[in-house]
Amino acid sequence: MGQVRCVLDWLPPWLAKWKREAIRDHQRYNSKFEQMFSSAKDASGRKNNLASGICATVLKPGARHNLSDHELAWLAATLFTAGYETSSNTLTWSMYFMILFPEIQARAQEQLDQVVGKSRLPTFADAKHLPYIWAIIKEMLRWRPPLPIGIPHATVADDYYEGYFIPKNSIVIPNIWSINRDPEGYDDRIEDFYPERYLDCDGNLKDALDEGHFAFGFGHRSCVGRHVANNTLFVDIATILWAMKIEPVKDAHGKSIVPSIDDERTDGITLHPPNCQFTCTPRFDEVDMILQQARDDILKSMRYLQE
Ligand code: HEM
Repeated sequence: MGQVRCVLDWLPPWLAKWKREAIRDHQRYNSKFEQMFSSAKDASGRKNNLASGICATVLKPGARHNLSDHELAWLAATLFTAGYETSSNTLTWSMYFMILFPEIQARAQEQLDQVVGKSRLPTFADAKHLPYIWAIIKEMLRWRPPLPIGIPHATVADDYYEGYFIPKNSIVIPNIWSINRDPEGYDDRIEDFYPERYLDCDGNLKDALDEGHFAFGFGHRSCVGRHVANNTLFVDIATILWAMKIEPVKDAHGKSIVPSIDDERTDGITLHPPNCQFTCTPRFDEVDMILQQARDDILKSMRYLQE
């Protein structure tokens, strides 16, 4: 609030409740982040740097760049918070889309059955053979970007854009929602959820290198985690759809309950899907055993790291 309404920024904290709350929150987060980072650092030292995780990952390059523990704690926390909310939000949207568009779910599962089969989980090695999963991810991030108005930025110098004067220190809010619906950039089914827009007539991605949307922002400060995000979404969504049929719950008369897209919610800058309930049913007999095996392998490797 203080940033957007500049006059209010001059008020001292004792007159401005939001400033007192910001100072209190900063102290709270600071001690939490420093405490979490220091225990991860201790654990990492005990295990001869075998530990995985964000804190362990920033330690080595942090030393090279002379970053203090305070800076490293905030770096790890920034990566975690920026990546967690956006990625988990997109995954939640993906569950909602699968009950809203059962024919899209079925088409994705048909491709998974052809490429992966039923005796193993999908892996990153399957990525280039599963264009329909990528098309779904692109369309999810185009149609319902988790941050529809991005992150506000400030201009550092006077500027002009298409004849408009933008004075130095202006706050600029990117309208990602609208850019993702630019009639010049997309075909005439702009308001539809239509993953096929990214595919050619053979079902391959028209342009694998083009993101196809602006959900990650643009320019110098665009999302640094976009590749982690895309790859995480790929392996998560491919695994979920390989393993389960996702269906809406039914009412007492056997009618599916699918909340309207108009019931989507926002908490300020993040867009959330409507509250919905769904069932997940294994698609074939081997699913349970293969998932348990994968879980055991992960737990075993985590125990190895903790020893
Ligand atoms: C679906 C997932 C994600 C979406 C939609 C998303 C979206 C965004 C957007 C819109 C911005 C602001 C860009 C701008 O100001 O122009 C941003 C910044 C950022 N994102 Fe992501 N993000 C996602 C996942 C991640 C992940 C997984 C990480 C970390 C591993 C991450 C780390 C960051 C960081 C550190 C910034 C600040 C970059 C800067 O200011 O220079 N994001 N993200």
